[in-house]
Amino acid sequence: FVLSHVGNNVLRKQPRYSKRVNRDQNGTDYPPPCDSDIYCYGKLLHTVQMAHLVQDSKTFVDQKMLHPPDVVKQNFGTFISATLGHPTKEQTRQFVEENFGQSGTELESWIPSDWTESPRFLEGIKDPDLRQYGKELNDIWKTLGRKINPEVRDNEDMFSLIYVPNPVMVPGGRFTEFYYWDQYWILKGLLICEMHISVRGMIENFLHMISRYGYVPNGGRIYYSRSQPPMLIPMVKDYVDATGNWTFVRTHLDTLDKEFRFWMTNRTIDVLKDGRTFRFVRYNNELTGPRPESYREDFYLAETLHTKAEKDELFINLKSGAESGWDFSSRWFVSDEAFSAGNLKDIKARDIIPVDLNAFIYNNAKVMASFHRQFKFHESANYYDDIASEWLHNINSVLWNDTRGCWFDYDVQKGELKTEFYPSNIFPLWANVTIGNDKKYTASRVVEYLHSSGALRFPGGIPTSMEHSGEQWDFPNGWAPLQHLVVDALDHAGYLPAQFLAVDLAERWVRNNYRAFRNSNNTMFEKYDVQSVGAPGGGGEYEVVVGFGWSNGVIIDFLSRYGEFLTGFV
Ligand SMILES: OC[C@H]1O[C@H](O[C@H]2O[C@H](CO)[C@@H](O)[C@H](O)[C@H]2O)[C@H](O)[C@@H](O)[C@@H]1O
Repeated sequence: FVLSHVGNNVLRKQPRYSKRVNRDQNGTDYPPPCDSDIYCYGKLLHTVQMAHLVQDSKTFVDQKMLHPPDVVKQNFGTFISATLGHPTKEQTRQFVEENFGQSGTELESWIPSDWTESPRFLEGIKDPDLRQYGKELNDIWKTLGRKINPEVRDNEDMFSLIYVPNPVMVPGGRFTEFYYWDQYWILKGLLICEMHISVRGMIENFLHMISRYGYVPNGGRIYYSRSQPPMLIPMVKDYVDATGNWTFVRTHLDTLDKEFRFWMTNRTIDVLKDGRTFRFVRYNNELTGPRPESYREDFYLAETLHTKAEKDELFINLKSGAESGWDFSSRWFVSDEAFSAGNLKDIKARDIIPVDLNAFIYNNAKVMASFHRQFKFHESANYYDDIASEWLHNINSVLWNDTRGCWFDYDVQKGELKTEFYPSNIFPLWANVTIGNDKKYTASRVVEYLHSSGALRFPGGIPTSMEHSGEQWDFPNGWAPLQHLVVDALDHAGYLPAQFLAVDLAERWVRNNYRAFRNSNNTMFEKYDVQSVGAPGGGGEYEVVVGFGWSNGVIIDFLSRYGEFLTGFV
């Protein structure tokens, strides 16, 4: 097996990105987000998106074509000539209506065959109102399941939707397709609700994506040609922990190697500090043009810049920010004024070494080592262990600040840490990164840091940052995946004050979600306001979305973990 394609030598020979690559001031020609000159770039896309027919730019790029692409392009040519290159809004609307159908018809509702009415975790919830809440969350899975219509498989070029063989769980609302990192928390919820067959199918979809594209895309549309936080390997770990199905792991080990290799090949960067070189991963999507699903927003932002090189750099950074899953956040802003001050036009996502992504890679290397060792592939297991050791060393050498007692993102251009609060600062603890090989000591420093950061002051959970930027991944929003990784990190830290804090934070989050649910005719939101208890979050480039996959998964996990302690929820 293995060393033929994941061995040290092969991987180490892969090209590494340097911060100087493709920074040609005259403007390098970067490719567009995908090959489709209807959905990803070109005059048709520009004309329709800039006509502002609907509020949400994602609506158009999700619509299927009513005719084959060549016919649609021919019709567009005729339409542009007939309108002398300046169609009115109503003419453009008519062109769209004649050539594109409503979005959503390519997906059918799907009720998982392994869905059950009363999964066992409900029995462990003491509070009757919370138990009822858990039951209603389990019901919501039936509304988020989708099966892709075979017409997508048979006529792929007429859709932006990517065909996958097994049904999916969507986040909800405008997000009618699968999303990469969302699925980690969705699968946690499904496993607790005992839907093992469905989970296996959804993991297989992602493996299928890797075989086809070499990576798991941000979401299930052709315009999402970037990845998202690499959580597939932890998904497989959760699945095998729940089912003991090692045959599945053995069958797909090569594909998981490939997923790991994608990040090592395409997303690494060397950082020079005190005369030494440290290897890290970063988010970096070197494709130009506006994001098709937010075309108008990106286009207007770029209009404030002058040169092609500046615009390319902005477009790349916007897509790199989207790849982080934190789209968008002051976390990625770098301006000359002060740390994180500025706005979206100051986005420099690919110049930041993200502490969370590097913690995920460390964790993935450890999990991959354990998978390989399970099958006695000792050489390849050692290879992954070597990567894990390298990442442990680099994370602690460059990202740890001993005075503050935590890890931080690193700004490559300024050569310094970004010391603002973000929950992601503590994710190395989640990945079992320790300082001085002492887990308890590490946890105690992180707990002190959380207290001193001011992030524990809020009744509704941990804020995404302390910055009121108006972006959705900032104050006062709290997001389910961040609450979960913080709670999980503290819970398994082997240090009692951390475990108490974990229960406290989980309770705040459950209370916030529960109250909002009852206040809103039983709705789960994609994000919440942590300043109060019972209100959804806001900000960013689209209206708050309901559904909602990862919010459900995280509450189910917290109810299953702490259901015997949580009371007083009437
Ligand atoms: O359309 C704008 C952006 O929407 C997505 O991002 C947000 O929703 C995702 C699904 O819940 C979530 O994974 C992401 O963290 C959110 O910021 C999409 O992922 C972006 O790529 C897209 O530009």
